[in-house]
Amino acid sequence: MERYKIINEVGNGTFGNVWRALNKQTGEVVAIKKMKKNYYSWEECINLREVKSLRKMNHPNIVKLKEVVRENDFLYFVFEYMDCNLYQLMKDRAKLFSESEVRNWCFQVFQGLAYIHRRGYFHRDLKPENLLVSQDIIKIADFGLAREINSQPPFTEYVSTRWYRAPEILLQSPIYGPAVDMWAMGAIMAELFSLRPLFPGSSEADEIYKICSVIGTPSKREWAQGLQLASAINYQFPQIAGVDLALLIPSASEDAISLITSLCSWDPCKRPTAVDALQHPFFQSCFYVPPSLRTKTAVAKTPPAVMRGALEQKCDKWSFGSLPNPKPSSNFSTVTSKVPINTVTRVTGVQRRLDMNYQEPMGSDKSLKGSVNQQPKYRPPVRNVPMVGSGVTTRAISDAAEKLANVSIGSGRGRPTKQPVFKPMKAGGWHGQHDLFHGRSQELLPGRSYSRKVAG
Ligand SMILES: Nc1ncnc2c1ncn2[C@@H]1O[C@H](COP(=O)(O)OP(=O)(O)OP(=O)(O)O)[C@@H](O)[C@H]1O
Repeated sequence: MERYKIINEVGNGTFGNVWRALNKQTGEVVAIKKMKKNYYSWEECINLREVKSLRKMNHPNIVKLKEVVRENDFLYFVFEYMDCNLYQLMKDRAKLFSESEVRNWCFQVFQGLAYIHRRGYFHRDLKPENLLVSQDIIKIADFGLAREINSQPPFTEYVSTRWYRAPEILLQSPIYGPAVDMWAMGAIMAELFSLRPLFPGSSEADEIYKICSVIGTPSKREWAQGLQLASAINYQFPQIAGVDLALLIPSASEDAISLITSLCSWDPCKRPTAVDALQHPFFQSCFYVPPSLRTKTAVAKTPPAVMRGALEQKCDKWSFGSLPNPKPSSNFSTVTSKVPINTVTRVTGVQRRLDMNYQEPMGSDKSLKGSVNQQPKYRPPVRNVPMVGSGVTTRAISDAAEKLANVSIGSGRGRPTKQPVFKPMKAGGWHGQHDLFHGRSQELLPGRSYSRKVAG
């Protein structure tokens, strides 16, 4: 790591501290994330979700992981540097963002998500802190919780940050998928318009309460499976009518409200995919969705047998398995070029480094050593807004059912007395694997009635 000169700290997440640094050889400014946990073997490092998923991603709206270095039992990720995160942009703002600013950011994030989902991953911890911005460009960061779509459920070892956590996760569904990212995007989009979180729950039970207060209690017709999930954990939804989103977010246009409403559908099957979202009228003025992405919307794969059964979701538009071949189809109208893959590992004394300049093709779980291959390179659509593109948190949800079951919330009962403040708050995340959890304390932001550290 002596090749880098540290400039200043830019972030302190649950898993690592992030610094702005200068590559002394190239003059390039980078972001270095030093993981808080020690890593005693290289194998441990390359098996990390953040490494396994990010090394397969090459998209303008996903933060680029440049290299991974293990030195003196510490693990460092070197990323391209981004100016700030979306939460930082929102927190001190008095003036609302314009609709076109929100549209341009969301369009880029959906492009990144369409790419991630199509490559067989979902992020699982989208929140404003994990969306990094440099000028007009926004990129998805922090793939610590990213999950392969075709990995075997049940997914119990972690969940996303509470305020952006999808109801199926809150209700302990052992099966969930990319639709959780779409829920999070609905909440983030609403927050971008109003500069306040849409569902700022102070506990898991309060989170569901907050959701019901906004979108109304789900009926059997709306989300039969959700009612089953709730009854499986002895949870009773509070009976609330919900509110008119247009009144709650008066600065958003009808199209924006329509998109937020469909993203924040109780039933994951009713949420649009990222590709669907890109084609929503809200993005009418955004020019281009690659045809290959558009056609993939209709692709339905049979979920693995383990995903069927009691909790079967007839959710054809969501592909539960990774697509066998990520190669863009020939009707991909932007030019695709091939880049050589040359993932390199090397040992230099105490240092072992994984260079990320080249990536291995999706779906390959080959050893990192000396793999040489070719991969179609993603080219962004031609549009007048530059596009670019990463984060994740975890928590064991072992006691959540108990918590929810014990907190029966009827209207007016159990509701926190504090009202949400009309200011953005910093969301924290749960990192339930205790060996990874470093006990960041609750941070109470001055003058705000809620902590944005929303563990639990
Ligand atoms: N590439 C980058 N460029 C600039 N800042 C970054 C970059 N990556 C991360 N940061 C900053 O550091 C913060 C923490 O990074 P990150 O989310 O990766 O860490 P973490 O430990 O996984 O956090 P979390 O608690 O959200 O899980 C981000 O919110 C962001 O402000």
